[in-house]
Amino acid sequence: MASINYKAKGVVFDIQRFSVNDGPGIRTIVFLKGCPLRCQWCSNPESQRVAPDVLFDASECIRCGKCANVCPHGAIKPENPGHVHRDICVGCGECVGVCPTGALILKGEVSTVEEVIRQLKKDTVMYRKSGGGITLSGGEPLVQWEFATELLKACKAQGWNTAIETTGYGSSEAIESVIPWIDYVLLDCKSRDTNVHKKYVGVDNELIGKNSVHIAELGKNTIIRVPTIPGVNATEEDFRKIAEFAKTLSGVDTIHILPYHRYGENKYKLLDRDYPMGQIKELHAEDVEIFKDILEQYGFKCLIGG
Ligand SMILES: C[S@@+](CC[C@H](N)C(=O)[O-])C[C@H]1O[C@@H](n2cnc3c(N)ncnc32)[C@H](O)[C@@H]1O
Ligand code: SF4
Ligand code: SF4
Ligand code: SF4
Repeated sequence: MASINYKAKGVVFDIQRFSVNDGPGIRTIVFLKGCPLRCQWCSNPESQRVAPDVLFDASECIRCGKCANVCPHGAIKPENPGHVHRDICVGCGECVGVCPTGALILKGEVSTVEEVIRQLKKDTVMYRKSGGGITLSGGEPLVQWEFATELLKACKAQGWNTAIETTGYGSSEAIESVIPWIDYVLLDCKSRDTNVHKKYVGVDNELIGKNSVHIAELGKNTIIRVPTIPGVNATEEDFRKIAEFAKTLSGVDTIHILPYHRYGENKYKLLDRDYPMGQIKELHAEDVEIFKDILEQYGFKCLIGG
């Protein structure tokens, strides 16, 4: 049995129970902070920074000024209570602790492997009965790869099934440390056009392409997921290119289409950011079916959602 560092610490921003979309069976999702990518459609903008983030809901604020008084870093000014200067804020959470109305919410907490495992144990019976387990998500779980590795080893010691949602953007050291502890890899493929990738995701797709090959070789079950975004990759040509790429990945026989949704929109407001996607509308179901047909023509099993 591998040695496990139960005291290893990571920044976790959510633990979501009873998920049915992120791997087989009923699962608990552990969301890790930090992502080097900046997908314009990202539904978890609060995940992107590694440090904890404070969400501010102005509609709940009574302008009592307690947050500004307590902030040890001057990140909230008395004349503008509740509004966080994000480049100064270190995510210590002092302001959240004194806010009387819940207008400030802390996203991200330093936790040990031991503490996370304690939470996950609540659903052990359900993992077994449903064929589920735990899924690491984020953010990009390869950012905090040392913590992720210890957490996964601890999950395996419990006999749980493990999955990861990843972009594949990370060092080989991170990939080789994390992937061997994973049963299901849900690997995103956002665009095969490197210029489009750079424009809408913030980095080109060269490293991701190389790492995807590596991950598929190491992974036991790798499923490709395509967030399908109007104006970015929602064309038949894009889907053919994605299918051709997926054909080169060892053992991949399934692709999930994730149609664009706007669930994250309000969180941008709470982070004082503009929603990067503007008014772009969700896809028509018929268009999504066309993309599914294309993937099936290439011989892939295809699921919408997932
Ligand atoms: C929040 S991400 C976390 C994992 C990792 N950061 C990634 O992007 O693969 C989980 C999944 O949600 C997808 N996703 C994020 N925002 C989306 C949106 N607005 N519409 C559809 N899928 C989205 C991602 O592409 C990814 O497959
Ligand atoms: S989290 Fe800490 S640093 Fe950030 S605004 Fe609140 S008190 Fe200030
Ligand atoms: S402590 Fe809460 S209610 Fe008071 S000013 Fe700050 S955000 Fe508003
Ligand atoms: S890679 Fe995932 S977490 Fe990172 S910005 Fe894109 S959707 Fe968000």
